[in-house]
Amino acid sequence: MNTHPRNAGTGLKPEWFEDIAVNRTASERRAASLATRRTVKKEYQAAWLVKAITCIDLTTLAGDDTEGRVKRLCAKARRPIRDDILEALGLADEGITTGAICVYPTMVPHAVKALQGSNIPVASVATGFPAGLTPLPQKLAEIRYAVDQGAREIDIVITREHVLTQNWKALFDEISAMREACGDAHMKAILATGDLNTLRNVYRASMVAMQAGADFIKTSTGKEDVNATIPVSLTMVRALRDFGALSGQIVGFKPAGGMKTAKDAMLWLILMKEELGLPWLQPDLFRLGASSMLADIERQLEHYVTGRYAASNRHPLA
Ligand SMILES: O=C[C@H](O)COP(=O)(O)O
Repeated sequence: MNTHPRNAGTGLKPEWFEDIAVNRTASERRAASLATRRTVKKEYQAAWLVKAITCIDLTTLAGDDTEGRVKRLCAKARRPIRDDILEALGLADEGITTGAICVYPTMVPHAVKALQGSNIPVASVATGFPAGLTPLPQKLAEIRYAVDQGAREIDIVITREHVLTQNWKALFDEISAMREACGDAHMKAILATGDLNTLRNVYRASMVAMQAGADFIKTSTGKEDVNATIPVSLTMVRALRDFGALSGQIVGFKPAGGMKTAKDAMLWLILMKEELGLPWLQPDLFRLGASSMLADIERQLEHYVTGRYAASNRHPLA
């Protein structure tokens, strides 16, 4: 996936985040202005939506997941846009796929099998997803299991208690151990920001995760009461930018959870472009974690091509 060096981490440096204040009102104002700053029309919008598809971690994380469901999802990842729409867009030969598939550890072998012959990576959640309250040795074993089964990306969850009690050393040590267990697999650190109470905590947890070597920071599991929001994402990308300036390391960003529409996708793409610039509009540095956003994007692309909206049951998956 990545074309640049991985984040090597920096060691724990509380001085980079302890005195930081995040102004919630200003973050909310900036978040609201993003939606109005840039309107992207017609062919540009279609191009941005195709870009969004290439950045989706197409996800299924349900208790009733089966090999059959994972196979269907993988087929959609290989061919996320219907052939006739793709042809009308002039993209038939571009090999458009989603950024990755994201599943539970026991579903990894099914996904690897279904994606054989493609270059679509399988991402696995691990470490007692979603609550992250299993003992550390079992969390690390779960990472190793998923990697052994062929996962090339691991989405870990942090222990929220370490953030809520400001125990940065415990948080750093935990994430560093997870990073080591990942080996060559890229690690996304899920902060579960809906559980962290303040934007200041979100900033601090982002910094610690990056200092511990996270290749991506990710907002949410999709299972918290509040998942990806723009003010939280803004706080995280600002931390990411500050970390880059202080360390020279490059880290990716993954909003996840509750994003369902093409409009959501556009909003997050605009956020990335405005805050971080074009390199963060590529799948090696940006992913949209979503189980049910692709259908609306495909529907909007069909509308662009035909001038009509299809019934949503014509785009039944994802
Ligand atoms: O990591 C991805 C999320 O779990 C997906 O959440 P969602 O089902 O709300 O799209």
